[in-house]
Amino acid sequence: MVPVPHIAVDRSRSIDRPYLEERPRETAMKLALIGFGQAGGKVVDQFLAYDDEIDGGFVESGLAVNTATTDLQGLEHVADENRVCIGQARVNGHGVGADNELGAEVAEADIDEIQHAIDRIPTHEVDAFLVVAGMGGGTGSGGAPVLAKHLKRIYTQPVYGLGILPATDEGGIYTLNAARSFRTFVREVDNLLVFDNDVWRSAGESVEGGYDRINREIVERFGLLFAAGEVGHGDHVAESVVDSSEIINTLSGGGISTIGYATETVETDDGGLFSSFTGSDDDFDDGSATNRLTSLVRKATLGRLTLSCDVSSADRGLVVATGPPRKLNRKGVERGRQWLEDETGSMEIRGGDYPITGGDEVGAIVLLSGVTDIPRIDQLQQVGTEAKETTEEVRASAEDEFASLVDTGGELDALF
Ligand SMILES: Nc1nc2c(ncn2[C@@H]2O[C@H](COP(=O)(O)OP(=O)(O)OP(=O)(O)O)[C@@H](O)[C@H]2O)c(=O)[nH]1
Repeated sequence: MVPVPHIAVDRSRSIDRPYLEERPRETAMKLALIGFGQAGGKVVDQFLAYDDEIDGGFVESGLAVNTATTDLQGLEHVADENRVCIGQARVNGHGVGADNELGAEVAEADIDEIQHAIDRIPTHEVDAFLVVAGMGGGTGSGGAPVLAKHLKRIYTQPVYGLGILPATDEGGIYTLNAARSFRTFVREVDNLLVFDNDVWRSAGESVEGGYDRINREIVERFGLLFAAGEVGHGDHVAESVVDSSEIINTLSGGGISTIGYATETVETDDGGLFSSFTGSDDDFDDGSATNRLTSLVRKATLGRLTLSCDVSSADRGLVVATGPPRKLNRKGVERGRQWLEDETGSMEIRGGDYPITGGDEVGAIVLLSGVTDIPRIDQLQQVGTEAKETTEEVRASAEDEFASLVDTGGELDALF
């Protein structure tokens, strides 16, 4: 693989100086988010709230598609006109009851209704589509791959998926649904970003309370990543800031992606009038900033990923340092990037930063793409296959038992 340039070197500044630039919010990469099914809708709802909260500007539009009207009514941030109820003729607004074949059929039948809603958003302003769904149910599990296929046919922008895997104790049908949907979804999108509910559950939490917390983890990780992607305007000074094309290139090539994230609270002196006017970095401890970033990159990579995998199987990667501009330095990002290169053996590791003023946390986001050694997916497929066989056996024996139940040995005739 040809090595890809990562951080453009800005010769006008010393490599050891912190970055002082701020960037206007309208430069972020713009996504059209489409949540399919209940989990998909709720996560998109949270993305919208998070985008507002961090002033990220990465959401161009957020849509929710579902077969259940109550799920759509429960959303808070998705605009009413962006809530699309499909399958009315088949399921009359009641959901598809974890039948993902029906979910796929209904999505295909009503794809025009979804397209009408998409027609109302300014798709020419969109850098990519992100289709979000829980893989274990029926509506999102079946519908998301159908929508991804449709979008890829119509638009030139990349179509990404964000697939949420069910927890292992949800049962056979959810696992089987997820295994089948996963296979299909990964084939239809330009890249499948994965979040595994199983790894993120906490004991003793209610399901709903648990999802609220988990959804927050999801939007923080994926939201920060997309918010970091600045759309280059040529003359922009902050060359060290992650460019949206770096995210797109890391994701392009397809396959499966996972994200790691680690943060550390720092003491900030940002906003000090003197230092911001003079650009003085007297108080900036370059060595400790470098060490902090390098260790955060390690923690993010070796800690809890959205989908556990063998890191060395990653084909491409991206390191993004986030936090107060004065706490970020290029050397730290570069060291972290080099460490990830060694860890993955990949020559295609990009890096950059996402300065966020006002906060007191420095963080590292690590995107690993094209990962192939994922024991969880092997397990999902194996359990899914077993569940399919068991379901077929149970169905066959239930049919036999029912036949013998109503069989009276010719003594009684049916009425007609
Ligand atoms: N992270 C997260 N996962 C969820 C949430 N709600 C449901 N899930 C997961 O998503 C899977 C699918 O559930 P839903 O999204 O409710 O299903 P659906 O797509 O609406 O399909 P039907 O209800 O069968 O019509 C579940 O098995 C859970 O693993 C949520 O709020 N957050």
